Amino acid sequence: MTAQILDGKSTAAAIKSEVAARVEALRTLGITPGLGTLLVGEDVGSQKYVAGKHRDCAQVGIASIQRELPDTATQEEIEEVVRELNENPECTGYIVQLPLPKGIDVNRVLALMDPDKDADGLHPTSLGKLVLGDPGPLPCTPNGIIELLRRHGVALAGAHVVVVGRGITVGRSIPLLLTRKSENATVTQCHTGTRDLPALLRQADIVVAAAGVPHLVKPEDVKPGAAVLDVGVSRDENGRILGDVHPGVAEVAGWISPNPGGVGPMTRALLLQNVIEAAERGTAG
Ligand SMILES: Nc1nc2c(c(=O)[nH]1)N[C@@H](CN(C=O)c1ccc(C(=O)N[C@@H](CCC(=O)O)C(=O)O)cc1)CN2
Repeated sequence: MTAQILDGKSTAAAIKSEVAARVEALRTLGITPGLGTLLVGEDVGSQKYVAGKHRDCAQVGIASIQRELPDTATQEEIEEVVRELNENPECTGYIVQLPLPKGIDVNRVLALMDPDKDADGLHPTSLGKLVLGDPGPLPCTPNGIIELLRRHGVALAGAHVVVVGRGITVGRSIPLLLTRKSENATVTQCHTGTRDLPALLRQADIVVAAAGVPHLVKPEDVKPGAAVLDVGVSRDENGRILGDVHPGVAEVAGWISPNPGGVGPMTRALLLQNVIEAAERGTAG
């Protein structure tokens, strides 16, 4: 078997054209949505991701507000920029690019953001709304994964999804999205304390690999025909991406997301959608 591709690039392109139409509609109301980003430090991956987000903004007509600090920035300096973005009327939604340098209290930074401008769905209020089932911005990567599956016709209802990882941007929240009534999946969450990961992976109809461990998911651990989403990003000595999924899995799985070209572009597209929805909410009532 050779897996069918869960094509993040073309799916993200489709979402971006939908977003562009919504930006145009907001313009007729005199509103120009603007995405703010705060990047702290010189991590090459984070720089690439932030650059990609602003490239996307230019494509769909969203204004860009970019803030950068060196990796020596203090908690207070970071929080000062967050306060400025909260007040900046040109910035209708923003993100703090993660990870932040060691020693910075990430939760304190996220909690300081104006929840009405949270474009990442990572503010405690947004995560609380997700738990309660209230509308609000959803975390971009989990939402992107669900959208990628939906737009390729991979059924979630009744599926057993095994999530590997418990990080703040994906693993922690994706079970909350997958177990909503609208998705109706059953989730097993695995992490470094899981006793027999291969045994659990072999039961999965869908695998979400978000551990950041190169080639953790091996062909012999995957049920034939399963859908496998490769979210983890490690880099080799030449800076090339090594995903969490061994390349041989493509011979066993029914569906596979390439990495790059799978979940990454979807994360960016769903971020744009969050920015537009925040701006649209601002026009309601
Ligand atoms: N504030 C946030 N920080 C981080 C998030 C997040 O959702 N919010 N997620 C990840 C990184 N991420 C988003 O910022 C992200 C990852 C990957 C891509 C992407 O487009 N990847 C390309 C490849 C790019 C390359 O060559 O390296 C692809 O997969 O095709 C975009 C965004 C951690 N931080």
